[in-house]
Amino acid sequence: MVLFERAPAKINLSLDILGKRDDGYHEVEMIMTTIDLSDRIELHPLDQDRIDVSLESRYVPNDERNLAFKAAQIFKTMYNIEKGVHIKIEKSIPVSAGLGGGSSDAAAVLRGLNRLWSMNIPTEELAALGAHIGSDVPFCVHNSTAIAKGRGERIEKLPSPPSCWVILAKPNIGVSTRTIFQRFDMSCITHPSTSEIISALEEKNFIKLCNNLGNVLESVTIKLHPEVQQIKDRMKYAGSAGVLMSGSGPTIYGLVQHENKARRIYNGLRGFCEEVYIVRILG
Ligand SMILES: C[C@@](CO)(OP(=O)(O)O)[C@H](O)COP(=O)(O)OP(=O)(O)OC[C@H]1O[C@@H](n2ccc(N)nc2=O)[C@H](O)[C@@H]1O
Ligand SMILES: Nc1ncnc2c1ncn2[C@@H]1O[C@H](COP(=O)(O)OP(=O)(O)O)[C@@H](O)[C@H]1O
Repeated sequence: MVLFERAPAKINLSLDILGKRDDGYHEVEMIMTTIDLSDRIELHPLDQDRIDVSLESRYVPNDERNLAFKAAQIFKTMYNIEKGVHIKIEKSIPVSAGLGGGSSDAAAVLRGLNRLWSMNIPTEELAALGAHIGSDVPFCVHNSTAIAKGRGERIEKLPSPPSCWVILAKPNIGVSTRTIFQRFDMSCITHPSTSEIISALEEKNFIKLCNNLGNVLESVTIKLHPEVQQIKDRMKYAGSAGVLMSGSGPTIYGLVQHENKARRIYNGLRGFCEEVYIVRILG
């Protein structure tokens, strides 16, 4: 039996940093939601006890460094499973973009192996296992709209955003999450209003949501890559109601309510930026 799992990308509606921790990570508070831009994961059972990964990407390794491989390895070790699997990954989510593609692939493997090997492990337990792979994996295991706390692994679900369109524009650069966190300076920070975003979600208030989007890593990434600011300006000028960088970047997204407007912004940005997408929120 071959099993399929969808691995959707996420965007940050907010990203706040509350402090630096002794373990080198940052204490964060961030609201994320899932969007309709997904990698496709196929899980093929193998007769031998081993993990194979195959994918076509210049930017992603197909060995034990792949987060999908790590997910299968940790799943097998944790539950003493002496079976093998071939993981085929079809990547659609841009890599090192701030959209959590690798984390989502890992989360999809955890969900998929749970089904493939009929383990019936509760989602909470899978999410806790995912935290050993990366800070964003627990969110991706749940695949919803949520606030993530701690280093990102403590998840509390929130209502999904009001129905809207998302235009994504990724400049032709990859950003290292680690580098951006390292360059972040706690002394010059304007915290986003997390509570206002939560109430906007509860009220399904699109304008309030757009007015309160905020990401403290945005200025760090823009300082390193000024073209991110140019894309942000274009996205705003074209008429997006809310504009923000997702995660550590460099992808900028814009939110709009109506499809016609979304298509106009998408077409306008395509002349300016190589990788542009138009998607809906799944959250
Ligand atoms: C910034 C965010 C926001 O969603 O996403 P991306 O930009 O990667 O999409 C995440 O926190 C990224 O999570 P993830 O990509 O899983 O990061 P990890 O592998 O756990 O950590 C990579 C590196 O980032 C730094 N890091 C990460 C999370 C955190 N709370 N504090 C940190 O300082 C650490 O230096 C760590 O070594
Ligand atoms: N399955 C995977 N998909 C994408 N990137 C992966 C994967 N496995 C490992 N990586 C590595 O993880 C790093 C971050 O990739 P990605 O998850 O796309 O970034 P981001 O979280 O910023 O969106 C890259 O260096 C990439 O090579």
